[in-house]
Amino acid sequence: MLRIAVPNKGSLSGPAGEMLHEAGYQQRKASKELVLVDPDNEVEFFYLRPRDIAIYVSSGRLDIGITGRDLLLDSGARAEELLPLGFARSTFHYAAKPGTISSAEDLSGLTVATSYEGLVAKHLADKGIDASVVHLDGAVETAIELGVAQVIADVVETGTSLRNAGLEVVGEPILQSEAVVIRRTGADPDTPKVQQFLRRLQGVLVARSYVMMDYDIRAEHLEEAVALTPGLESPTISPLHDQGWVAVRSMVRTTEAQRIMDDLYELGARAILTTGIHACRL
Ligand SMILES: Nc1ncnc2c1ncn2[C@@H]1O[C@H](COP(=O)(O)OP(=O)(O)OP(=O)(O)O)[C@@H](O)[C@H]1O
Ligand SMILES: O=P(O)(O)OC[C@H]1O[C@H](OP(=O)(O)OP(=O)(O)O)[C@H](O)[C@@H]1O
Ligand SMILES: [Mg+2]
Repeated sequence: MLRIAVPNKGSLSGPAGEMLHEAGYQQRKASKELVLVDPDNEVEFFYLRPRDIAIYVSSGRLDIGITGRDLLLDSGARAEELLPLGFARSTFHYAAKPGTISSAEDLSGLTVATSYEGLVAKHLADKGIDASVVHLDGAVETAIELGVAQVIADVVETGTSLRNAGLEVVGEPILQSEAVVIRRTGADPDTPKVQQFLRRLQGVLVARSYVMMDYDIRAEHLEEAVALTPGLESPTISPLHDQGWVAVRSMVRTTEAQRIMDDLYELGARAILTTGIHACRL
């Protein structure tokens, strides 16, 4: 049985469960379930606090886990990224009252409040900045108003929380984060069960970001059309009963599909269709 750590709460939990479900795994029905065995797929899911996942995985008790890159680095655990998953995207920033600080170098002698003490302490040490760090569990934006710190370091997504607290980001981002699959540093990279798990998730990522496009085009315009829809490997070309026409089938990025359909139409393509991809293995 492959033993997998999954976030049980917070921003990572819902999207991680959805992705695993799309990849064909059973998922828990109630948010209080802590362990779920999926015998058909020979995996066991452990629903753990996102912050603890890297620690469990680094201990070797669990084979792999889903967590945030920022949480992985903050933990300092001996675990490494295998696959970025594209959700819970955020940026980690210093922030302060407007006009007080203009760069990370100005933090010297100040106090930084954060839930990511490990990450911040390392960033300050790497830059040779001598600042104090105070750990808070959450809602750190309020720490400046209440006088606990002059600066915070926190996750920023839309920036709404910072704006509402009358704060602005300071300096360059410390880190770009997203959900990632992790395993213990130095674990065997070729375990077939782990490879199969990663292929399934990669299949979900591709299915989410590509559509299948079909169209008919006169043979003399085929090369120009194929240049617009080169596909991942190479498009499938089939003859049509009507002499001089061919049918083309190719995967295109969902975000580019409408523009490509416009360009194909201009080129003389007709019966241009896109269909969603439910699942795939590349
Ligand atoms: N508003 C957000 N948008 C995108 N990602 C976020 C957001 N808030 C937190 N994250 C990401 O979620 C992970 C944090 O997990 P955590 O469970 O602490 O999330 P949370 O939503 O802050 O939960 P909690 O309710 O415990 O504060 C990190 O990887 C972080 O970058
Ligand atoms: O830029 P935004 O879109 O506003 O998102 C960022 C906010 O979201 C998270 O807070 P959360 O709701 O998890 O509360 P917490 O601070 O208590 O963790 C994070 O800690 C920021 O406060
Ligand atoms: Mg939070």
